Amino acid sequence: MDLLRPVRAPLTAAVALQTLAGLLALAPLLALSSFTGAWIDHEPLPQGALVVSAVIAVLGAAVAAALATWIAHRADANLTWRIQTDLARVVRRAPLPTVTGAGAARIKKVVQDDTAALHYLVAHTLLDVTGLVVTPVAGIVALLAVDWRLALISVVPLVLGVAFYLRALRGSGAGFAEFGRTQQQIGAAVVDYVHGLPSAKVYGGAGGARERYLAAVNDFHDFFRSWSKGTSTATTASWLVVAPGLTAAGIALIGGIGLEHGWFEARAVVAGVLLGPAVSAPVAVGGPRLQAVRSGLAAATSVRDFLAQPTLTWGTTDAHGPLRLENVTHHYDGEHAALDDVSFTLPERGLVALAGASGSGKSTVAAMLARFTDPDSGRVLLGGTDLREIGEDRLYERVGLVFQDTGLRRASVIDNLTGGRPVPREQVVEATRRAGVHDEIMALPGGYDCVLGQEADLSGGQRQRVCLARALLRSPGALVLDEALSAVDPTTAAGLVETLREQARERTVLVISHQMPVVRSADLILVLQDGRLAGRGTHADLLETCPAYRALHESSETIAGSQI
Ligand SMILES: Nc1ncnc2c1ncn2[C@@H]1O[C@H](COP(=O)(O)OP(=O)(O)OP(=O)(O)O)[C@@H](O)[C@H]1O
Repeated sequence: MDLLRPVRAPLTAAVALQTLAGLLALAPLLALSSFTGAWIDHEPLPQGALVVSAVIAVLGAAVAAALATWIAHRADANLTWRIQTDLARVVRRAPLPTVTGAGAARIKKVVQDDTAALHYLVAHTLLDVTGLVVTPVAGIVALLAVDWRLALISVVPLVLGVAFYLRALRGSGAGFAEFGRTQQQIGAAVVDYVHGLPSAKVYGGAGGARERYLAAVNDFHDFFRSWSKGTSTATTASWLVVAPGLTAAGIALIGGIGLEHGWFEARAVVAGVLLGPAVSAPVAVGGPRLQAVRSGLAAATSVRDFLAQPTLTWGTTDAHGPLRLENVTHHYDGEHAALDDVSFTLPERGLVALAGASGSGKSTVAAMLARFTDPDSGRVLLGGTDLREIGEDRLYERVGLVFQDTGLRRASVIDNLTGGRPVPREQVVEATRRAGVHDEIMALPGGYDCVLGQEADLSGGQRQRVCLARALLRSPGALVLDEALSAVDPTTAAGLVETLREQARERTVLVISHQMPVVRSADLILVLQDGRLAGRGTHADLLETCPAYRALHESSETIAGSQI
């Protein structure tokens, strides 16, 4: 497996050391067996050297096991660092739609769950499994050297334990799948229930969410009861037959009978009683370890697939000039076109509005202009240069973006505004004044040094205006605002539209908005309908020529009328 290749050598060394530890750990049992055998047979007791060797072997086993653990943990630390670094690189360079929204759940799984499963595999499970294999094999070999029949007897609990375990596992694939399904069902139902709590408090009831949550819990309870009922007998039997005390007692009983009939020597029976339990006892913990191996290997595949996904590569050139979409088609799901052969050029100056019903593709246009993802076909150009050829930093110096979901960090206001760059305070204040948020920042504890989310928090509208100030500060050639004033009150929004008009004297300002007063005030309006460009022109032109725009206008009038 490619992912584990860099740590294969240290892991091989760790497994070798763990094998040595497993072998050395049997030395005291062998020494004890030798002493007892000699004592029973009235032979001279073994020399003290045997005791010393056994003690040295025990110490050696401890040192070898400690070394193996240290090497495996070091390998794990290196591997985790490498994987996390690669994951950060891929997440940073992946097309945004694959890592936000539904994609975020996959990232959480890969970054958190899969790397944790890999950690257990590399740092713990591999050595545990080595011990589980080495001890029984060494025990059987040692017993074979003493008496092959006792070796065979000691294998019986092992075989029975494995057989019962396999029986418990029979059909477990479906069981584990159902376990996962019912757990996910509970997760989804509890999230739905908790999200609905505020409206449940106000309006009463929870729209059936509480019932769905309880039904999911009961569903899991019923499934788990019947699953565990079907497997518990076999699982308990598999643990019972390999219990060390039971194995030792069984071998002692058969050995005793054999002694009477002269089948075995007394020292062989002693060896069987001492070593037999070591042969079968590991079965009791073998199942969970094998499960951990399976999860670890599945996690490695999942991480490898994630790292292999295509990422955006950036060019190195710079470009100036108008932004243009040229025959852009884009699908998120491979079937439904979010944008379908869309072409337009934004003027280098002026306020442009992008209008359209929900789902018509407006945010996808913003994502294209910001190069959050590349089109399936067609090109996005800045001054005639494909965005794929432009350096990443260069592009974001030329194109500024403000979103509805602001993405402010848990940092001071000033750091959020400047991204940590040294920017003269006057420039910052000028930008925040233009965005109409300076006074509110000054009212925060610590003003511009106030750490957001820690010392104070901003309202949705204030956050959006801080983001607008952040974009204004960069003074880009084009400014794209995607529902960026949605949380701002109407009076402030009207003031901000004036600011945007002012900005539009020097640059393109593209406003994506559902608010018709904002759209109407634009110099140029582009209308999207089902991913296609349905019209372009001024408000008056479009009312005449574009049915999709007329429908938007009429529905906004109806809503305004119903609010009076
Ligand atoms: N990350 C995504 N994964 C899958 N489909 C998506 C994703 N983002 C958008 N879509 C789909 O693409 C189409 C266009 O979506 P887009 O967000 O661009 O529309 P919009 O006009 O901005 O909508 P709204 O006004 O509601 O924000 C819709 O059908 C939407 O469901």
